[in-house]
Amino acid sequence: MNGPSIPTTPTTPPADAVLPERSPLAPAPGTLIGSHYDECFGCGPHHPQGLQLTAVAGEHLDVTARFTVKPAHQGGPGLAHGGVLVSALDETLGTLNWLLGAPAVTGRLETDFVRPVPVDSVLHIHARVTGVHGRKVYSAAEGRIGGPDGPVAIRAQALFIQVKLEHFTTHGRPEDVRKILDDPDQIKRARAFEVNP
Ligand SMILES: CCCCCCCCCCCCCC(=O)SCCNC(=O)CCNC(=O)[C@H](O)C(C)(C)COP(=O)(O)OP(=O)(O)OC[C@H]1O[C@@H](n2cnc3c(N)ncnc32)[C@H](O)[C@@H]1OP(=O)(O)O
Repeated sequence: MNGPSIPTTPTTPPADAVLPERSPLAPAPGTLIGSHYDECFGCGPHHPQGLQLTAVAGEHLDVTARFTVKPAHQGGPGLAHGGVLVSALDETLGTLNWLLGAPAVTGRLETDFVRPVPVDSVLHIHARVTGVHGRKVYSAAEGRIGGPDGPVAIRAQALFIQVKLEHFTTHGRPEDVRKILDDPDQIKRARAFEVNP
């Protein structure tokens, strides 16, 4: 009798997925991709307990990002909480959608924790789009410690689903949505709703 079959993971792009060109709106390679929303736990620069993650656009459909693990991010003593590391990869993978020029939210995120990450470490993350199929964006990321070429500490594969602006205005807490819609800074307004804060 054969053993149990191993299902193809839903984060693996199907054979007819494509790798599109970068969007004309994509930030130039080497450019810092700014925070999409000041209050974002992942990238908001003033969020006191947030990750304050910074990401830079790559040459292709890829980004690099850095996240410094702070004492507020501990799980075990002196070690990063696994869920916080997942958040850092989720945020970086989400940033890939700037390169495609279409808002998207995480549908599925699969993670392998390969080695523990001490507080004060810098997690060097590289993420890339692995395929696009209709509204589905497939991507993968890895986070290394000790430098951009250091050992891999965490890996992830994800499936993002492209959504319309209404996704955010319909589901967000009304006072937060209103605050952004009333912000006179149009750029801030547009960016906040391009992703799910
Ligand atoms: C301009 C760009 C800006 C970018 C800025 C980046 C900044 C970075 C910030 C990032 C911050 C970090 C990012 C965050 O943290 S985003 C926050 C976390 N994510 C969410 O809150 C999303 C919650 N979920 C939903 O809203 C809906 O379920 C969505 C919108 C995802 C789909 O509901 P919708 O009604 O719209 O679509 P559908 O149900 O017809 O599905 C469509 C297709 O997708 C397939 N499917 C769906 N779900 C899954 C699943 N779980 N596994 C496998 N497959 C799944 C489904 O089978 C179907 O396939 P097919 O039948 O077509 O083959």
